[in-house]
Parts: sequence; structure tokens; C-alpha cells
Amino acid sequence: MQLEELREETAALGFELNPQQVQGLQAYLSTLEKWNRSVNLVGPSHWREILHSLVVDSLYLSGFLSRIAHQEDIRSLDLGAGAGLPGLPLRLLWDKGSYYLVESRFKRCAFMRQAISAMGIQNTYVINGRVEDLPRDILPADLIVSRAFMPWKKLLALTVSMLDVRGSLIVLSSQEAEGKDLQGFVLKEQFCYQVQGKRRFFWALQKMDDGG
Ligand SMILES: C[S@@+](CC[C@H](N)C(=O)[O-])C[C@H]1O[C@@H](n2cnc3c(N)ncnc32)[C@H](O)[C@@H]1O
Repeated sequence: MQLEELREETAALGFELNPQQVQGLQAYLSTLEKWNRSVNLVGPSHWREILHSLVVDSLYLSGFLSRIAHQEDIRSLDLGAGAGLPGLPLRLLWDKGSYYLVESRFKRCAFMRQAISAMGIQNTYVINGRVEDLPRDILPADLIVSRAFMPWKKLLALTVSMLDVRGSLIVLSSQEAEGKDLQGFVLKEQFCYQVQGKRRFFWALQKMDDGG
């Protein structure tokens, strides 16, 4: 893929990327296309389809986090990151603090490490292991992000003890948060966007104040 072609494609999605960001995204997509031929990483095989169906979430998420997550030294976890989604393309546009991609499968971690180095992103690390076994010294997190890792109810139950009292859990969902029993969390912000004609949502949840 040519850089100009990729810049035009992201602009058509509504995102004006600077030359460095386009270069980083090209590195991500071309590394992913190559690895995906031999390791099962993502469903689509062509970069354009990967961009339009998967990476687009990261682009919208960067705008959402720029509005709600300002802390300079914010520590973020991306649980069940797989091929580095949403985290790796996100880090090209939102580079605050330190960002840990947690993934249990070794080959997916090897891919992410190679992609990070090809993309030139900073303060972004891969942890090869189960989310349930995360080292205590990186907890609690200020921000937890997760896409297609587990059903949201399970995710809320798993992360409640991993999140700082003032931290945010960002759920990427195809459903609205309103009307749901958020199990010890409260909805602080919600953002709705459309991908290929269907609505998707970010829920920013915070732990309920227990008054203690
Ligand atoms: C369906 S994929 C989603 C990947 C990525 N977040 C995305 O949106 O494309 C879920 C990922 O979670 C990983 N995974 C499953 N259970 C895990 C666990 N307990 N700890 C860490 N990673 C896990 C799987 O290996 C897989 O790569």
C-alpha cells in the first residue's frame, strides 16, 4: 500500500493523520498482513478491510480518550489485545503515559512486539500472560481498555479489583450502556459512532463510590 493511498483512506473515514502517523499505520498494517498469512491474527486479510472493520475503532477511541483521559502519567492496560487492537493503532494518535497490551498467546505477543518496533511508538509494552495473573506491581490501572475479549458483564467483574478508584474502564460494545446493570460501576461518558452502517459504542465506566 502507498502512503498517499492510506492517508486518503483514513481521511475518507474522517481522520486527518500527520505523515508520521500515516507511516506508523502503514507499518502496522503491512506487518499484520504479512504475519496474518501464517499466524491466525485477524479475520480480514487485506489492509483496507482491516482498516475499515477493525482499526477504525482505534481511530475513534483516540478522540474519545483525548477528551476524557488527560493525566500525563496515566497507566493503561489493554486486555486480550490479540493483534494489538485497539491499542497499537491507538498509540499512534494517543500517546499519553504507559500502555500495556496483555495477551496470553505467545505468537500474538511476538507479532505485537515486532509491530511496535516497526511503528516507532513509545511507552507501549507487551505482557505475555493471562490477565488473571498480571503482576501486582502494575496494578491498579488508571485506564483499562478491552475489545472483543470477553462479554461485558464478565469484564466488569474481572476488572473491578484491577482499576484505581478514580480510574476508567472503557468497554467497546455494539450495545448502548443505558438500562444495563453495571455491577458496581457507573457510566461517566458514552460515545456512539457508525462502522459499515452499524452503531458501535464506547462506555467509560468508573467504580461506584462506596462512601468509604
Ligand atoms: C477475540 S480476541 C480479540 C483481540 C483484540 N482485542 C481484537 O479486538 O481484535 C481475544 C484475545 O484474548 C486473548 N485471551 C483470551 N483469554 C485471555 C486471558 N485470560 N488473558 C490474556 N489474554 C487472553 C486471546 O488469545 C485473544 O487473542
